[in-house]
Amino acid sequence: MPLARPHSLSGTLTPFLYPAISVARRTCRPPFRCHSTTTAPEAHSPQPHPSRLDPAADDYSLTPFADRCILTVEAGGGGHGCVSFLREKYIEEGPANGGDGGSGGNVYIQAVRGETSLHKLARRRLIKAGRGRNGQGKVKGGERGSDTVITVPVGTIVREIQRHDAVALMEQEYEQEQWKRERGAVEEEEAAEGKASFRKDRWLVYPGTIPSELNRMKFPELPRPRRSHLAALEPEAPMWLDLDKHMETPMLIAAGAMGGLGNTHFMTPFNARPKMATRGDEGLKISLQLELKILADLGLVGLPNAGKSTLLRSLSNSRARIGNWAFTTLQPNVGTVVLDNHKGRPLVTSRRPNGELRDNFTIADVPGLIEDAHLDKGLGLGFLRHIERAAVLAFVVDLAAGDAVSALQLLWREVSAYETQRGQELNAETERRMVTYRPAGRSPRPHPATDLVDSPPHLDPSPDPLPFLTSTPISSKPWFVVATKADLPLTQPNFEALRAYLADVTAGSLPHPSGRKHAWKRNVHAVPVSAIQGEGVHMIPQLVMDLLEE
Ligand SMILES: Nc1nc2c(ncn2[C@@H]2O[C@H](COP(=O)(O)OP(=O)(O)OP(=O)(O)O)[C@@H](O)[C@H]2O)c(=O)[nH]1
Ligand SMILES: [Mg+2]
Repeated sequence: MPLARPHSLSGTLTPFLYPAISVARRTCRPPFRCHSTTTAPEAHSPQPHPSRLDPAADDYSLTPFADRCILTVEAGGGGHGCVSFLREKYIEEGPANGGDGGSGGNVYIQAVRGETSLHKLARRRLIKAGRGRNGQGKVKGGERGSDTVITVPVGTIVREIQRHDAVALMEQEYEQEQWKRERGAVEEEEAAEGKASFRKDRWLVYPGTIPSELNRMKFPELPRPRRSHLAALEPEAPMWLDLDKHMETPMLIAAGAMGGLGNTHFMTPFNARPKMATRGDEGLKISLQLELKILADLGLVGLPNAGKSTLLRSLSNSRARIGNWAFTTLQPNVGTVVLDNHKGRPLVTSRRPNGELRDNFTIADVPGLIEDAHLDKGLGLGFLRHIERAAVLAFVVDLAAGDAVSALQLLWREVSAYETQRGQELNAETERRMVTYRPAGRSPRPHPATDLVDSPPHLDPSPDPLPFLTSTPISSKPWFVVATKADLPLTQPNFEALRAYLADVTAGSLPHPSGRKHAWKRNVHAVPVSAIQGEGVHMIPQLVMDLLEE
């Protein structure tokens, strides 16, 4: 059932806006119950208490927040194989019975709804899964290493920076060895030396083996390096994950390494008591860059001190900090507006793109933008990426702080410059991923024969085209303007000018403030509000719902 609007939106666009606000205050009970994601719902007062909207400078709640971090994840190494022999009554020198080492633990990643920040991961830096336990006598295999799950907020982008895959290097070495062997080179070498070499990094020998004995021992050919079957489930390298949905089950990013082989594997008809076992493999190590882009439905964009945080407080139960100075807000705040009739029944039958019934929407309040924010002035650039992901944008302009139209144009200039910059970054990133990156192991390997001769490095494009990095251009998102501080005197002419400007933009007689051709300008609304008194803000939820359906 569509929501009966408390006041039609066209009502807010009449020339008598300011009287309309005070009428709304007396007669209208907004049907939206508001509560934030972090605090308990307040008593169901239709209008928030004014003191909540004009709090003391120290009346706020601040949670630790980080939206970027670099992390190294390491899958568990394998346990070593065991060198042991059967020893029983009357069997003094029994055959080999050393068990294999356990495989290492896996590293998983999971995006969950409750998380809001990456600060905990930023502090950890290195996340390791458990190492497999060593094998034991009586053919007992070692225990598996424990798995690790990294939980991140929904909206996190994971990029691979570097990877160290010891098994891939071993595979490469093994293939080269095989190739040499086929050509008889190794046999000649071995014949000359009389034995296969002992490699400390690959073999374990019976404790107490003295060096002279070690020199006499003949080591078998090194077994082919193995990978866990789970490795097939790892994402294609170089990893680039966009975790924009809540995940019910974790996703594997690094499978644990295999354990070493016990000495039973090296028994031959001529040698039932081999004195060697292999060491467990080293776990896969990947350096990742995590970046959180808040996935809010509505993003607030405004100059410092425009009243964004007050607006967020008036719409939700957020306790964002408010102060009469620039840069009060230093980190993004997210509030949730719940749309129901106080009994849990939805008043708006709006659906999310995935078909879920929408009973709330989220608002992200980010630090204010200043002129040249796209050149990293102020705090703007770091936080512009949060609004990049919002479905709808609300440009918050202060009617009491000079010409509202110029303020709006300045904001759009910054947003548009950021959009251009992002477009260039995406192109460069795509190019880099298409051509140069070839991590060891996961991409098709060159033939060992060609590797031996000095061949130029392989920079040919990878055979499977990598998915393009996409992001909806900011200028094509639906937007509207919230004109705040409408309670202050002499702000009405400023609002009239803003409304006339937006009407011209919608009609096409004036260009879109971003200067872009295909920018969204279907029906740009301007909503006058006095957030500090909670007046006029009840128009916003309905407008947002309409725009979310665009
Ligand atoms: N009169 C009046 N004052 C308001 C209104 N909205 C906000 N203010 C005041 O404007 C000042 C700035 O408000 P904030 O909500 O902190 O502004 P902001 O845009 O979040 O500022 P930054 O976080 O610094 O970017 C505060 O002193 C508020 O009390 C309003 O509707 N009317
Ligand atoms: Mg603020």
